[in-house]
Amino acid sequence: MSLLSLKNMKTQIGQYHVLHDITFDVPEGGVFVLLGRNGAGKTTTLRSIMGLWQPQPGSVVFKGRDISRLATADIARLGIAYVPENMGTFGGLTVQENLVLATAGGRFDQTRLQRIYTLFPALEQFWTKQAWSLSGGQKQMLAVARAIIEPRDLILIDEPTKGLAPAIVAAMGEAFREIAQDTTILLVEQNFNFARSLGRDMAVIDDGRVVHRGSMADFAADTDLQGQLLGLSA
Ligand SMILES: Nc1ncnc2c1ncn2[C@@H]1O[C@H](COP(=O)(O)OP(=O)(O)OP(=O)(O)O)[C@@H](O)[C@H]1O
Repeated sequence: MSLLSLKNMKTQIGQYHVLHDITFDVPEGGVFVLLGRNGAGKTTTLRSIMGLWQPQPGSVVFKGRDISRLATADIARLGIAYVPENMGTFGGLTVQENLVLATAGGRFDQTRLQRIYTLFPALEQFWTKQAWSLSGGQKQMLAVARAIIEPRDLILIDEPTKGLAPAIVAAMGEAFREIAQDTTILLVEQNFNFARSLGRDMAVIDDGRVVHRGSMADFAADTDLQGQLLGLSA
């Protein structure tokens, strides 16, 4: 059974039909990558899974249960975290306060906290600094840390490498590889090299529809298909 299964998901925002037919399965474990050109509908797909847009009709099945009519807080409680493109951190709060707010009961599980320090040493170093004063990469690390401060089965991450320097992107990749050992990641990414280095399975969205699904290894080997679906040149 897949961890997450989207079937014929359609989402309308106001008068706009943004998603027309989103159908794909995310298996448990590893990194699943969602690719597509700008405006294809990737962010809307993540927001629809999270209940921030209500998809209708179609189904969103998570661990065997249809979550497409649940409120966002209930979806989060079932074990899905969302790291939006704008990261969703609180600039006026410290690193510590940002993380406390992301815990379920206001207390840290020390084992999880240690893991976060190991993954992202900068967060321990800047523990008492306000989030606005962090670099772009450190803010992204804080956003991901908020998502894993409680046990999760699935994390939705939207374009985490946007605007980051290559060394930070590499560190982020290492962290994701480690996180994906016990948490499935659904990653939206424009940086194809980053996506290719992490992804096991993938799908491409175009104009609100899934136009390709398969293994990342096969897609990475097919430069014609990449050109056709993403406009990438060999
Ligand atoms: N709140 C909104 N109101 C109206 N249209 C929207 C809204 N949010 C997104 N859209 C439209 O839906 C389409 C898909 O947007 P979405 O952000 O999901 O694409 P994306 O694939 O994530 O693109 P990008 O890579 O540029 O972030 C776009 O045409 C966008 O203009």
